[in-house]
Amino acid sequence: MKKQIRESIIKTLSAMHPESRGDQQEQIESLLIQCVKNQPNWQKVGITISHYPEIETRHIIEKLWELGKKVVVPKCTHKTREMDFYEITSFDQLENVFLYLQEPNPQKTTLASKESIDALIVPGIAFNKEGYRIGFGGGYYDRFLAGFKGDTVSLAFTEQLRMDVPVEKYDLPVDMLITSQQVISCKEERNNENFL
Ligand SMILES: Nc1nc2c(c(=O)[nH]1)N(C=O)[C@@H](CNc1ccc(C(=O)N[C@@H](CCC(=O)O)C(=O)O)cc1)CN2
Ligand SMILES: Nc1ncnc2c1ncn2[C@@H]1O[C@H](COP(=O)(O)OP(=O)(O)OP(=O)(O)O)[C@@H](O)[C@H]1O
Repeated sequence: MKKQIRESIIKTLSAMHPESRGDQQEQIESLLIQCVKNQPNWQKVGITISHYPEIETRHIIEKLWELGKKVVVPKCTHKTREMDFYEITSFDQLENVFLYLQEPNPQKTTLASKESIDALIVPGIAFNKEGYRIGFGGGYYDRFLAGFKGDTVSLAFTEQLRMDVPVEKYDLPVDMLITSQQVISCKEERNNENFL
């Protein structure tokens, strides 16, 4: 089920018209930046380095730097499926690792503790309004979110919103979802409609 939704959305995202993609990207960025400006307590923000067809994050990272925010990005440990976040101040501190992933070079960056991260932008392939998500299937974020106390936000093209995201044992929802059209408070959505 998750695998099928994953594959179908990746296909849809790859087939998006560049213009619609560009428009949505711009709207999502501007809603996110507005949010960041309204959250002075978000001093340290965790975010991934995107890979097409994900929402582009490099421009977002530059804007975060401009706003004086600290930007931390994850490095994965394949064996334990855990992530550590390192602060980057330049894209030169990244290195290519396996698959498509760009990760911080630990020799050029500083480790940030989980407790020090104020907000996390959580990647994903499909989301529902309640904030439940399907990721790439590594379980990295589900593991990291267990015990994470900061705020969580996901960014989604409208093509990534689905009613039928299955919720499994370890799945943890995000607090907020930003699409090209709106900022959704997932917490409120979960309280509404007798969502269990
Ligand atoms: N841009 C970006 N970076 C990200 C994520 C993301 O979704 N997007 N992640 C979000 O979590 C983490 C990495 N997620 C990963 C998920 C799976 C595998 C992986 O190794 N998967 C399979 C091989 C691929 C396959 O199944 O076809 C494997 O386990 O061998 C690696 C990293 C951290 N960085
Ligand atoms: N907190 C956890 N502890 C142990 N196993 C976990 C935990 N979270 C997820 N898993 C396991 O990891 C695997 C992948 O999980 P899942 O399919 O939910 O990943 P995903 O949400 O698509 O990916 P990601 O979280 O990396 O974005 C599953 O087998 C799941 O049971």
